[in-house]
Order: sequence, then structure tokens, then C-alpha cells
Amino acid sequence: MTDQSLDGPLLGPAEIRELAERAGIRPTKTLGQNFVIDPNTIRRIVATAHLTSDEHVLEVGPGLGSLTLGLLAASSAVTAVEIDPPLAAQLPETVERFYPEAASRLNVVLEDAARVTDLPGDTPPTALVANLPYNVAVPVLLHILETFPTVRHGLVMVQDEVADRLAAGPGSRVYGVPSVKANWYAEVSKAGVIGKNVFWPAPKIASGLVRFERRDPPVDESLRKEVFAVIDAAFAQRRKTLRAALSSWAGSGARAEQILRAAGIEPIERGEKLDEKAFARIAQAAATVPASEARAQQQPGQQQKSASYEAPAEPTTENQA
Ligand SMILES: C[S@@+](CC[C@H](N)C(=O)[O-])C[C@H]1O[C@@H](n2cnc3c(N)ncnc32)[C@H](O)[C@@H]1O
Repeated sequence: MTDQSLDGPLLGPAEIRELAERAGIRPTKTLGQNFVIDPNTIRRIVATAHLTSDEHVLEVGPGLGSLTLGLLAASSAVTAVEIDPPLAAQLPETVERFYPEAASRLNVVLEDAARVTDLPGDTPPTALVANLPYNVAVPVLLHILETFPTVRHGLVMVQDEVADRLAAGPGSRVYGVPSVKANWYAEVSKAGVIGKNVFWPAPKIASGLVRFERRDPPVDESLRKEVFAVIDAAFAQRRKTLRAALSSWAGSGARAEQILRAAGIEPIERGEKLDEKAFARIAQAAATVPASEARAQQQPGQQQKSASYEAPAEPTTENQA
């Protein structure tokens, strides 16, 4: 673990409880409100995020401000998007009280981070650093990566099993939709585990840190929706062969097979073995196989054949988070 000392002040358990009382809130599970009460954890998150002092950081879910203070000490500006009105309203006061010299570098947006599209500030955000609300962590992360292409890198804290899923590669038992879609945008890696006791209230399971570095998508961005539709279809029935899993998406099993062959992929392969580049090839190949042609080539009874392509089931995690 790398560490660095932060110049700014950080909040401990007593301050966090007092701030919750002042805001008149009781942490709720629905909004994933587990607040970090340990300054060393904040130091670790900020150090692992590899921020430079000129960065504009986007923070999702600032809560009572523990991480916000650390981010203000390590960057030039922070935009914090919070869904809970009392928390959003109190954050500027908290920064004014504990770190007044940084107050002018903070913007707070009261909004659902899974929908936000416009941010205030003179410059666009360059990094995302967040202790994400656990129940919406993956959709929020994907939305931010899609909506703010200026976000080049970041570090997010999520449930440990979601961290494993995001960082998983093809063939892993936990590889799934979050892994492939996150990899469309960025190189993703796991950067550590955080115990339960650094939070108030303590969650039931440990958390994981996930780092990402944006990279160019495997094919043109304009194809993303189509590629994501293939990924969704392939993992909706992850125990089936791709020919069977993609038959509805393609319009028929025969067309799915033609598309897969055109993409250089065996129709009996399963989606969990493919990386984002292979899914991109499938979406590209679909444009070259007209629906009517595939239907014309399909022999009577061929539809039922898909069952014979069914691969033997393997133990797998169905929950895609
Ligand atoms: C795990 S807490 C993190 C709080 C703080 N950053 C910390 O580390 O102590 C998640 C925060 O996200 C907020 N939140 C939940 N859903 C949200 C959403 N859809 N958009 C923005 N904020 C959300 C919660 O109100 C809460 O403040």
C-alpha cells in the first residue's frame, strides 16, 4: 500500500457522528450510507487514486464529507454529486468549518449520479474518486464513464465482490456484464480490500478498491449500444452457447451462427470466454449479415437444433450486480 500525508484536515468518528446529527439524518441502507470514519482509509484511497494537484475530481456520494476533504487536499477542484438533500446542503458548511481555505474549490450538485449530465465548474472533471453507494455502484460507474469522457482515470470503493467482478477477465467465474462493459471504457484493476470497521455504520461485507485508466474503445464509440446489446444477450443466458444465447438478438439461431462465424468465433463458445474486443467483432459482423439472407438459408427444423449446442453447465455466479 502506498501512502502519502495529506495537508488538509480529515474527519474522525466523533466528527462524523456529530455531522450526521447536525444534518438530522440516520444512515439508510437504501442510499448505501456507510460513512468512512477512519482518516487512514481516506489517506489510502486518495494515495491510491494517483491524483495530480491540477485535477478536477468528480466525487459521487460525498455524504458527510470524509473523502471530500481528502480530495480537496490532493486536487485543484472537487465536484460532489449527492442525492440526499440534507447531506448536499450541509457539505459546503462542513468544508467551510474544517477546511475554509478549500471552500471555494468545491461545487455540490444535488442529483442522482446515475442521471447527472451537466456539471458546474470552469473545467470538466478529469478523475472520478468515490466511495460509491453499493446498490447502484455499477450503473453509476458506467454512467459516469459514458457521460464524462474527460474523466481519464479514477478509483472507486465498492462491495468487495463487485470489485472482483469489475476487475475479472474472460474465463473467470465472476466475469460478467459489469466486467466487459467497464473494460469497454477503461483498463480496470483491483487495488485492495477495505475492512468493515472503518465505516459507520459498519456494512456486513468488506469493500474493495477498483482503479481504472481510460483507454480507446475496441471499435468506434458509435457502435457501443449495439455491442452492449450483444453483451447483455450473451450473459442473460450465460450457460448457453453463444449461438443459442444470441438467437433472439440476431432474429434466429441460424443468423446468430452466421454472425459468429463472420466474427471468427465458434458458435458453441460461451460469452464468458470472450473479451470486449470479441463482443465488438460480433456487433460489427451483424451489420454484414442481413436478416432475410439468414432466414432463407435456415433449413426446416434448424431452430430446435440450438438445444444440441447447449454446453454443459458449470457452477457460476448468476448475480451480475
Ligand atoms: C457509501 S456512502 C459514502 C459517503 C462518503 N463519501 C464517505 O465515504 O463517507 C454513499 C453516499 O452516496 C449517496 N448516494 C446514494 N445514492 C446516490 C445516487 N444515486 N447519486 C448520488 N449520491 C448517492 C448517499 O447518500 C451517501 O452519501
